[in-house]
Amino acid sequence: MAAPGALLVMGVSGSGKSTVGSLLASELGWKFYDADDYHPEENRMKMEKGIPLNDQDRIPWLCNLHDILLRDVASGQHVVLACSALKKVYRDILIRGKDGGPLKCEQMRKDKQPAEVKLLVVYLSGSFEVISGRLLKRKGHFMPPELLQSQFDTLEPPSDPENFIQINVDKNLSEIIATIMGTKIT
Ligand SMILES: Nc1ncnc2c1ncn2[C@@H]1O[C@H](COP(=O)(O)OP(=O)(O)O)[C@@H](O)[C@H]1O
Ligand SMILES: O=C(O)[C@H](O)[C@@H](O)[C@H](O)[C@H](O)COP(=O)(O)O
Repeated sequence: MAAPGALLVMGVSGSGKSTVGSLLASELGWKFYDADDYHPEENRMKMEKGIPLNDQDRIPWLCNLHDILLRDVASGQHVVLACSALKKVYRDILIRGKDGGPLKCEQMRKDKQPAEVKLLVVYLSGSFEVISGRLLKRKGHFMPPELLQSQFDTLEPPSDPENFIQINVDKNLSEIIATIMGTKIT
């Protein structure tokens, strides 16, 4: 596997993206971004009210995250991003931005260089039961556990030819981090 410039830790709400992503970033000495911190206020309010986001809500948010990743990686800064990235098309936006149309990402192709981020996807998979159990115990977070079913309904797990590894969230955190660190990422 070619060394990536960025790692995406993805999965449904409560799968452990923020926890695993921040531990991994510390371990690697890479910069950490939590995509939750980049949701516009409208998106957060929608989720707080128990309404799932749709493509229109997510696409500008993902474009912004793509621009951030690309800027960092182009300057030699390696990055870990924790982001739900539930659908293949969302992961494609994180890698390539969104060409054309009104939602076009801003940064692109000043000097006609391909505006792609070399990304390794770490997919945290787990059962509804295990993950909902963790969400019900999690305190002080805006995401209501009732939205978990819609996250599973939307989820398109990564598959070939995506550059990904899959890790089951039944493992404890040290095992998860060790498994990822055992992959050729640097
Ligand atoms: N592998 C794990 N084993 C046990 N608990 C975990 C594990 N990963 C995450 N958690 C716990 O599950 C909850 C959800 O994790 P979090 O990182 O907030 O998920 P996400 O960012 O995907 O919503 C947190 O309370 C976290 O401490
Ligand atoms: O695409 C989405 O619907 C959101 O990004 C969602 O997947 C994310 O889970 C929330 O931002 C809640 O945050 P947690 O993932 O930390 O629960």
